[in-house]
Amino acid sequence: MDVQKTVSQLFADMDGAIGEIYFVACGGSLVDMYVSDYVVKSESKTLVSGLYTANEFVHVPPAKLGCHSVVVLCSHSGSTAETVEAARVAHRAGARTIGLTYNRKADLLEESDYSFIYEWGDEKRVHGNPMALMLDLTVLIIDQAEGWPQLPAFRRGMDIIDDVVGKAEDAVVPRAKAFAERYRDENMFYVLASGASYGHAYGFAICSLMEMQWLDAAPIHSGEFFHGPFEVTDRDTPFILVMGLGRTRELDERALRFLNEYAHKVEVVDAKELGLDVIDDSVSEFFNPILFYSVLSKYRQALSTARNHGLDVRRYMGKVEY
Ligand SMILES: O=P(O)(O)OC[C@H]1O[C@](O)(CO)[C@@H](O)[C@@H]1O
Repeated sequence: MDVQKTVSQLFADMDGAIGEIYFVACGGSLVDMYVSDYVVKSESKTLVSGLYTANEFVHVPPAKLGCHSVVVLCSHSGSTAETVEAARVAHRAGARTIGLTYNRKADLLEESDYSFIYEWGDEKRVHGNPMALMLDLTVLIIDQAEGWPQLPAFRRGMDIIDDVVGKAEDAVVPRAKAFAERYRDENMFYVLASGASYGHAYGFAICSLMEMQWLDAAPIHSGEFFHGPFEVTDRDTPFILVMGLGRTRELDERALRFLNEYAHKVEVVDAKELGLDVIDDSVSEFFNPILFYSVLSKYRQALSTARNHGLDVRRYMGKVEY
């Protein structure tokens, strides 16, 4: 389904009265929504936004959930039970649901008023991936609700993001290999980021390192680092600092200054150095996570190869009751 057409249809169906947008999913699909929630919170003067792991939305739906709410749900498999149940909760409250999935036969589609079956697998063509689709959808909703002056710059960014990501991916392949060789025997990683990129610190920790490599990991917001977590810093503890462009870059730079002084094992993944700064400053921060997803995928692949631990190996998921 076409994003612009969906947004126009949504506004027509809701008589333009959209008050809230909720983003609801689990795991990697939730990570993909982080930037959209961030955009609504940082850009919209009229819309309220919420980001929920699906089971929490089911058990504690927002008090405002109702006929002025749009609930965006994403499930790669399309059948994660709590995400499908969250869509039912949204419907029962009178909200409109937008479902995104890779699976044409997804259960989620039955509970979606509007749906997108997205492409997957080609990390160099990020346009059609769920994160970019939801971001596009979100900025168009903001623009239609109240006007968003940065929309032309955002569109220009979307036009060149595939190229930026492709070059960045090629640039990090040797670095990712060197990282994997150096850190293959480590058991614990802290992953730092801020702003629109924080979702990928969370995602890299919980999905790439914990789920796919069975390694201990924790995400830390670069701003929060100085309010507790930095006390663990020493020369033996590995940190991955995901440095974005935009308004919160200063937070990441502060973390870098500290780590350069007191840590020894620090891997920096910097959007600026990877070429994202060709996108207009007014919108580049919203593209950080799109770049980081593809670039960090190279890191996890390299680690998987160096550790001889396949990315798809699971102990519990799909094997036991939970
Ligand atoms: O996107 P889906 O298919 O709903 O799956 C969510 C699941 O997928 C993962 O993101 C990745 O396997 C898990 O963390 C989570 O349980």
